[in-house]
Amino acid sequence: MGACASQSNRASKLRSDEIDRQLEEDSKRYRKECRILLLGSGESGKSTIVKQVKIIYQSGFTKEERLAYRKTIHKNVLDSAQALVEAIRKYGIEDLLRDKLVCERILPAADGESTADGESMQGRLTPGGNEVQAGDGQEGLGRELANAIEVLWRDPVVARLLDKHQSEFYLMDSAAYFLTDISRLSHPSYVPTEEDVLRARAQSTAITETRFNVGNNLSIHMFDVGGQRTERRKWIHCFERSAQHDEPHILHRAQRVRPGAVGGEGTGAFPFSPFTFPPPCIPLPALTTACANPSSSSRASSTPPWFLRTAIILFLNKLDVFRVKVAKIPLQRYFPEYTGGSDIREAAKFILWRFMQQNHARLSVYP
Ligand SMILES: Nc1nc2c(ncn2[C@@H]2O[C@H](COP(=O)(O)OP(=O)(O)OP(=O)(O)O)[C@@H](O)[C@H]2O)c(=O)[nH]1
Ligand SMILES: [Mg+2]
Repeated sequence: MGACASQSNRASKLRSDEIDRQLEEDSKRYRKECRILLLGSGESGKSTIVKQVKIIYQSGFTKEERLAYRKTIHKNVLDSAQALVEAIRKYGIEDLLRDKLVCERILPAADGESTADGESMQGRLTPGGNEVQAGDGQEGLGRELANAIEVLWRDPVVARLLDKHQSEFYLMDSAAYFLTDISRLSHPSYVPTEEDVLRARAQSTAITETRFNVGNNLSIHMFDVGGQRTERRKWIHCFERSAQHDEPHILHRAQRVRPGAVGGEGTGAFPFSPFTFPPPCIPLPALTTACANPSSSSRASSTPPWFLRTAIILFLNKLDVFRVKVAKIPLQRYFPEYTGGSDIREAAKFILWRFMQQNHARLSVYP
């Protein structure tokens, strides 16, 4: 009798487990996959979003993965220092430098001319950011080059240059972060931190796909693409299929305007701080910076038929950069109709309004 009961219990347990397994499989099968295309111009922060996803929803960066960013970071440092030297020369303030030879030690030696380390600067760090052995036996920037960059960065002429002319020449957003920390970054045993990785800048030239889950029921398939115009033909086909099959997906967009372009360099953001992601009030990362130049990518990418069924999550990122710029350069200079002064919330609201004006297809926009 007892044996009979325990046999029937075992059978019920097996049936119950089988039902659970079936339910789990069904739920997996029917779980909605949300496709997100990160859109925006070059350096608007798309790949940074993907890095943040990796930190928040995946396992972050291993030491090996962080080490792989060394080359990019060293190239960012050198590019930034060279941009400063070129600007110093352009504005004719080289004579005011404490060390007048510092510029020559930083700019790439023309035609293989030797540098202070006794080798071609170009040969040490290739344009692609690949490191080779420096003259003093260190990998990467090399001690003398790092010293020269540090001397330049600490010269008051640079502070003056940035104060007066920063909006008139291109300097990557992470320049100050890296240059301030040059001695740490140029140390032979330097291992980039997670923050260094987030600050590193390398142009995307391929489509990167990332899959992650938000909670139990939502899986996200995120596409990061190159923001340069020439990159767009590479990724648009990813979304043709979903339009034909009427799959829901979310289109993320971002845009950054270089100095000199219509609308200036403003990149907006509110109310999220730059590296807290996703914002606490919404479960999904949202993306985009300002749309100061509606005639370019914002318009071009909202009209194609593939996106007519998409929703847009507008992420006004780079709040910190925007705040500094709006305080220094009146937004009104680029948008005469703007009347909000240097109030960052007003400025961001205005940028959002401009964006909505370009939403000719009346897509759902979630700022
Ligand atoms: N200060 C600041 N910098 C940011 C923020 N978001 C991104 N950045 C920096 O801006 C740069 C953005 O670069 P990416 O993320 O590579 O830009 P992208 O949009 O992928 O550019 P492409 O691949 O060329 O299309 C990086 O140096 C980031 O560290 C932010 O909120 N604040
Ligand atoms: Mg990118």
